[in-house]
Amino acid sequence: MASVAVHEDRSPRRRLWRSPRRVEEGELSPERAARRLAAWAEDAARQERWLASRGGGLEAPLLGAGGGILRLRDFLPLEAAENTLRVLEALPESVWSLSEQGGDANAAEHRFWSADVADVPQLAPLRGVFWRLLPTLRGEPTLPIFSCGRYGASDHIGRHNDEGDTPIFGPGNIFSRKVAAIWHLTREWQESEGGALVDLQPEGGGSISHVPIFNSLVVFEVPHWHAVSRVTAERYRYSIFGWWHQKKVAGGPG
Ligand SMILES: O=C(O)CCC(=O)C(=O)O
Ligand SMILES: [Fe+2]
Repeated sequence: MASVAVHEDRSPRRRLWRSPRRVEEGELSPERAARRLAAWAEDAARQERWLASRGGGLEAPLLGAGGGILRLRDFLPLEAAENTLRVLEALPESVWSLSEQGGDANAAEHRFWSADVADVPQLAPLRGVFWRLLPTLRGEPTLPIFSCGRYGASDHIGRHNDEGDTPIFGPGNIFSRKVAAIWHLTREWQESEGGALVDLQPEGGGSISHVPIFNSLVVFEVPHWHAVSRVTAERYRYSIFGWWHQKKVAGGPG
């Protein structure tokens, strides 16, 4: 192949030939993303190395935060975040269910789309990852239950503190939410697009808006007052969100 014409030839075909790596990334199929995510999540030794490189699990930073909201940037390996986002973007509409509530004494006003991670086989590997992040809290085992989140135009959550009990394996077996986490997964989200996570209980009072940052984890102990401001963008804001639960002791605190 003569080299002279390379700079002049702007045909798409020539550009494909010149940068195969970029083309490959642009065309990452959701199936391939899911396979890569599984390969990473199933490699326990690799995950332990990655956890150790970030100073261990979440318990120590949580206990150090004294009930405040923590934001951990570059939370999982970049590739894991990209693969998860690719899977979320490609989920069929039928997987998403609309959660909508006008607001009453029991629940904050809200509207957004969610899907249980357990119902999305491509994301099943993440369950082990979340479990490894916080297997116990204050000496008691935890049960992580996570969902996929999708907020479209005007979606939001009003003021709430995440407190909640869930019966698991029967009504006598109640688990309470103890630690909340939101893994934000939309690229280059701007303040002007709305959808901020608003901390309504920051140290020193007032409120602090956190614009979602791709591949950052927001984590805090429950209860903590917060909200999600209305999305104004015409694109979806994606996340993986949920809670580590602990078994509720009869007659004990929530
Ligand atoms: O998506 C977020 O930033 C927060 C979500 C939230 O507060 C919730 O699902 O309870
Ligand atoms: Fe919340």
